[in-house]
Amino acid sequence: METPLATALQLVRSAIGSLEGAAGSSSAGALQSLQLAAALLGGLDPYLDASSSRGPPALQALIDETESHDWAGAFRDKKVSFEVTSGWSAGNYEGSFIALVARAIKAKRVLEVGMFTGTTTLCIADSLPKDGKVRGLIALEIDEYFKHLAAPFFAKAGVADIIDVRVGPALESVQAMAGTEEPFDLIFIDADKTGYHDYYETIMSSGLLAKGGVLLVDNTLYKASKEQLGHLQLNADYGRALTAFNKHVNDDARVEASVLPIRDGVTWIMHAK
Ligand SMILES: C[S@@+](CC[C@H](N)C(=O)[O-])C[C@H]1O[C@@H](n2cnc3c(N)ncnc32)[C@H](O)[C@@H]1O
Repeated sequence: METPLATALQLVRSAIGSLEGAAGSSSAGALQSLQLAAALLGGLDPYLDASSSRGPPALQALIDETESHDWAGAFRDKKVSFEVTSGWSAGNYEGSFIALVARAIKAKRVLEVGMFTGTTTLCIADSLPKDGKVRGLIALEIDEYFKHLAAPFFAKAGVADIIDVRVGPALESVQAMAGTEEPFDLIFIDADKTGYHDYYETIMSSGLLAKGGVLLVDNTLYKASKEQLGHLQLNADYGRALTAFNKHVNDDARVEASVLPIRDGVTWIMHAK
């Protein structure tokens, strides 16, 4: 998992490694403090995950498949466009949070930008009302491979009929929706980070986010690294894009927003009152 906590844990473990090699009683106290900090940092995400609702059984099967899949082989065989890791999945904790948001606002129409293996897609779809009224989730994804991988798990969870996976560059799909699709109650942006600005602007300027709707944006802490900590970021372009994106949203009088420290950061955005 690549989160601010994981990055801090890596730093603390590295300091522990240095101190373990050093002799002397003054380093013993520092070492013990760092070991406690490492236990705290290392235990938090698994605890949050274990303490949050688990979703339908098919979700755990999909999470297991995501974790054990041969991603290196899929990339080598050119089945996926990126060097994927299982950490790309928002996982159970964040997925269950987003599903609860959908339930709390009684979302009927949902858009996800960047689906990957569909763990969050499945969580949200499972939370949509089953009262026979129009409901559904459109998930945008550039790689067809993920659509095929997710399909049996969506079917097992009984939500395949309400999930519409659209394969292709997500910005083109979002632009095509502007003016043709009804507004969405919940939108989750989680695709290429350098594209966030354009996804956001297209959505906000086209009325795709319903009045009272919620726009959630993932990875907005991006390892909690400001630009000066760029060497800790896996992708400096993503770090710069997300720093600029956060400022853009914060300066935007059309919306109110709050950055939540869930995993790698989730920004909650709504139209201004
Ligand atoms: C971080 S993963 C999404 C994780 C997923 N939302 C979840 O909650 O588990 C990002 C996904 O966006 C997809 N993606 C990247 N660039 C894209 C683009 N331009 N258009 C559509 N999908 C894209 C990637 O293939 C990847 O599957």
